[in-house]
Amino acid sequence: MIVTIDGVAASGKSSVASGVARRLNIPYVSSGLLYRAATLLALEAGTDLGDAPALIALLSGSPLRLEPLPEGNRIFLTPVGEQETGAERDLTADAHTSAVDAGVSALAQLPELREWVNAQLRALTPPFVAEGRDMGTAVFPQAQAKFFLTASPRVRALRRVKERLEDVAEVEAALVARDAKDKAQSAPAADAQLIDTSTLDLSGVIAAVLRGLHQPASSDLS
Ligand SMILES: Nc1ncnc2c1ncn2[C@@H]1O[C@H](COP(=O)(O)OP(=O)(O)O)[C@@H](O)[C@H]1O
Ligand SMILES: Nc1ccn([C@@H]2O[C@H](COP(=O)(O)OP(=O)(O)O)[C@@H](O)[C@H]2O)c(=O)n1
Repeated sequence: MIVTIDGVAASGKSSVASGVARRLNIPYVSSGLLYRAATLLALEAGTDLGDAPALIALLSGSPLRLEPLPEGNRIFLTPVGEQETGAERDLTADAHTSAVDAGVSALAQLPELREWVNAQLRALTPPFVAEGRDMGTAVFPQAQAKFFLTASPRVRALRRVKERLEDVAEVEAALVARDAKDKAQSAPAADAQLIDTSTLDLSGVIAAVLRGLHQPASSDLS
């Protein structure tokens, strides 16, 4: 079984995917973490975020390993020269900075980079919950159940500043700007169930998704 949870930035995708995955006792997969890790490596290497051949060359020499645990995804890099020792660097925290937020959409609009991410996702063995922007459309159109989460920009910004001590108005503006840059890959699947999470708490959204696993597609669960 594949369940997809797509949605706008900070709408609750990873928290909801984790909660649903734990209830179903299956892993969840954060596609955004692959885009984020690629962006982090490019920023650290000084590689242009619009230069697809240079980015693919960088990533080919930087083996990444996504750990899709139900309680939270982590991503690891085997640094150059450490292939023998197996020593890995955990990139997860560094992949969630404002610098990565600001750069990731440029890299994510490159078809070559989307194919690099999608090939890794399609190689995973079901069952799992996959979350991102285009899980129910481009990557897993065959998924058994699809959800699309939204929430107002202010609600999303207020949630995010609880994780990172930043200014609410600035965070809101950055989220709206990132939604605009991600628009091309962020259309809900025609058979996705839409959930507006603005007035729901996390357990309410998870319950709505679990109910929706048994609903016909395209119903509004909010
Ligand atoms: N329905 C909700 N009510 C309150 N807080 C939520 C809700 N959904 C998510 N959150 C919180 O909002 C923040 C962003 O959620 P996250 O799952 O990281 O979103 P996304 O993966 O879409 O970026 C997290 O701190 C999370 O705990
Ligand atoms: N399936 C996906 C997932 C992420 N992304 C890109 O990766 C970025 C980070 O995704 P994310 O899901 O970690 O971001 P948040 O919504 O958690 O802030 C997005 O802003 C998109 O640019 C994408 O293009 N397609």
